[in-house]
Amino acid sequence: MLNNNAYANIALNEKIKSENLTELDKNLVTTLVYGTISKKLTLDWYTKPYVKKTKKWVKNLLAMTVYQIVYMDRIPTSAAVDEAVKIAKKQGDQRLSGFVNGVLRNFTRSDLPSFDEISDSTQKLSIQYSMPIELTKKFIQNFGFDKTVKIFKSIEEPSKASLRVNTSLTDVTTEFNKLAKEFEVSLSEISPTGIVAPSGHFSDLLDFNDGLITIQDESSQLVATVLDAQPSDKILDACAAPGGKTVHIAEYLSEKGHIDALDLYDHKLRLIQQNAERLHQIDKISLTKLDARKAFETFGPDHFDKILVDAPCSGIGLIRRKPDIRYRKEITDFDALQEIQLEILDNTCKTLLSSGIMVYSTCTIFDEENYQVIEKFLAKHPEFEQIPLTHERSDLVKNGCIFITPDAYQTDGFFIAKLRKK
Ligand SMILES: C[S@@+](CC[C@H](N)C(=O)[O-])C[C@H]1O[C@@H](n2cnc3c(N)ncnc32)[C@H](O)[C@@H]1O
Repeated sequence: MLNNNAYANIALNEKIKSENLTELDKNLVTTLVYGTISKKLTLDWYTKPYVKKTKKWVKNLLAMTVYQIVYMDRIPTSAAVDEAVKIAKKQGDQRLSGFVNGVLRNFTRSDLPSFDEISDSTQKLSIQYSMPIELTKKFIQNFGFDKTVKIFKSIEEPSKASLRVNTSLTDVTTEFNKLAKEFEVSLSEISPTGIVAPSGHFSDLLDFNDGLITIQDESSQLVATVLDAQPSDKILDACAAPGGKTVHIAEYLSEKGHIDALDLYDHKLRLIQQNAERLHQIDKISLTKLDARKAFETFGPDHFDKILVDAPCSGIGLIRRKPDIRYRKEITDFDALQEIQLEILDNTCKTLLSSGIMVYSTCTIFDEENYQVIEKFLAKHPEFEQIPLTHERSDLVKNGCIFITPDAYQTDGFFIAKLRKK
């Protein structure tokens, strides 16, 4: 991940599958990987005084070991250091294993340095919360210093497990009562279809297999509510994979309603199919491999009652669950992201019936991909107007849009805007 830009969840799952590990070891390796990744800049800062220049794998090994020493209570320091030395030896380099041993011994003999030693406040935030400096500056520019600190702190909290109930097959109370027998569950504060728990492997449950419940973040569950699908609506889900929102919307349709779900890749369309089959919604969904920017050429004018553009975005709102996102260079190319987002809206909007509804959503929290996109779209398309959104939690509504930062309800960061063709 750190060397080859691999996605943490995919690379880790593949590795875990290829090894014969006990459940305990699977959990340990997952904690080590996610912990080290989410704290990498802090960990490198801790060892910096003892390391001038070294190979990447040595730096990563040191970071993983220091993670255990500083952040994990149940691994004795001596065990963490011994393992690191063994790993270095296994790499076949005696000199480097001595170096690893030396650095770690020096580190453990000294007091843990305080972040207050860093005089520049932006630099301090960047190191303390392991957020690349450019991204830290971006957060401060967008939210101000204090709100940035709140967001960074909340990102360090463990993610909740978040479920959505398939209300076309069961109801929230029934599922809640069943789950409460086994887990410490509570109702979502923001989504009427949501149930949350501090943790838990819900995908192993029978009700998950049977499609009565699914795993979906609470904030993302609000999209289908905002779209407000009516039973016989014809709907375009322009960027649909893996289909979390497609299946949710389908649950509100009768057999007269229909969703055209698009995505760029076959393997991603298969994920929508699997989700839709499990939740018993596949009959209402057509899957098409298509660039959403070609929707008009394919479907023509006045085709859909409703359109969802759940746009490709930087995904910064997901940082708590996907800590590796922060190091990806491509996520800070906001101009390129905004261009694609506008192109998708520009093209798909032409397929909407008059008085039709278009919902634009992202799992990011920077203005360039959210409010600016809506502003620019409306400036170019006077035939559209914004429909101001409301929510019983009024702090979720900003300038007529749903806007959730990860610190507000410990959910993913999210943005939703609703537009109508006049
Ligand atoms: C934010 S994700 C969608 C999540 C999905 N709506 C859900 O709820 O599960 C964005 C998706 O857009 C797809 N995508 C990116 N560019 C696209 C394009 N030009 N046309 C269609 N899909 C695109 C990506 O492959 C990705 O699966």
